[in-house]
Amino acid sequence: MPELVFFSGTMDCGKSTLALQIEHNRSARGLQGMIFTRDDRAGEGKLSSRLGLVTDAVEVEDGQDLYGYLVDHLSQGRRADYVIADEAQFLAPEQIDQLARVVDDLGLDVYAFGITTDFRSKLFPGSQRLVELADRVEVLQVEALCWCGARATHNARTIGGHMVVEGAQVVVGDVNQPDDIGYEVLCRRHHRRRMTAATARAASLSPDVLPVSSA
Ligand SMILES: Nc1ncnc2c1ncn2[C@@H]1O[C@H](COP(=O)(O)OP(=O)(O)O)[C@@H](O)[C@H]1O
Ligand SMILES: Cc1cn([C@H]2C[C@H](O)[C@@H](COP(=O)(O)O)O2)c(=O)[nH]c1=O
Repeated sequence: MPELVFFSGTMDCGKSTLALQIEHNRSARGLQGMIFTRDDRAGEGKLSSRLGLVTDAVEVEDGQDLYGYLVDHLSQGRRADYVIADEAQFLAPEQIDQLARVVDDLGLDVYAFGITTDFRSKLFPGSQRLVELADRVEVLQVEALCWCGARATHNARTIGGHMVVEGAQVVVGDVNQPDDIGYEVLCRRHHRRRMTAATARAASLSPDVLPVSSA
């Protein structure tokens, strides 16, 4: 039975790497994938992983009908044996419904990859729809870690290393951007306390928390 699978995890846990591996394994057996993405850091029409691999993809536009796109593609006599959708959190809920229809009416497997929640730990609308519709939600096995060593479950947006909670839901960016706007993955405890690696380091150096000298 074809399936809609949502591979989910924090930023930097290997989602795009897995998408590229699925693509590689299937294309090595002569299958042809339709790869969708939106707002990848590597630029328009790219699906990229931090491990350095990159492949071409169809850049999804606002309002684009993904089911219609595949029907047109197939009716031109072109092939698509399965579908990959990376950065799926950026897709509109209607586009997720269209991907579900691709599974049900065209009989293709659809593998969607994305983060579930934003920097305020609120669901992205596209991810919410994926959780609602997917046959399976798979949490990636490679754990991204919080600075404290616990499993990272939340995405923080940072400016100069400090966690912010105001701003637009979508700001394309990367982890390890200490001087700029960036992201850091945290455990829930430290996300709630807005404690990033930089804030924790500063706190541990603060005279307030240094042991009181007996001299
Ligand atoms: N220099 C490196 N050496 C080994 N693994 C790395 C390196 N840089 C990144 N990675 C791995 O790549 C993962 C990020 O992969 P990526 O597919 O870009 O993540 P995602 O799509 O989930 O944001 C990291 O979790 C880490 O395991
Ligand atoms: C938390 C959060 C993330 N984003 C952006 C930042 C990146 O461009 C992508 C996630 O990509 P990754 O391959 O999973 O690292 O999402 C955002 O726009 N808003 C957010 O709140």
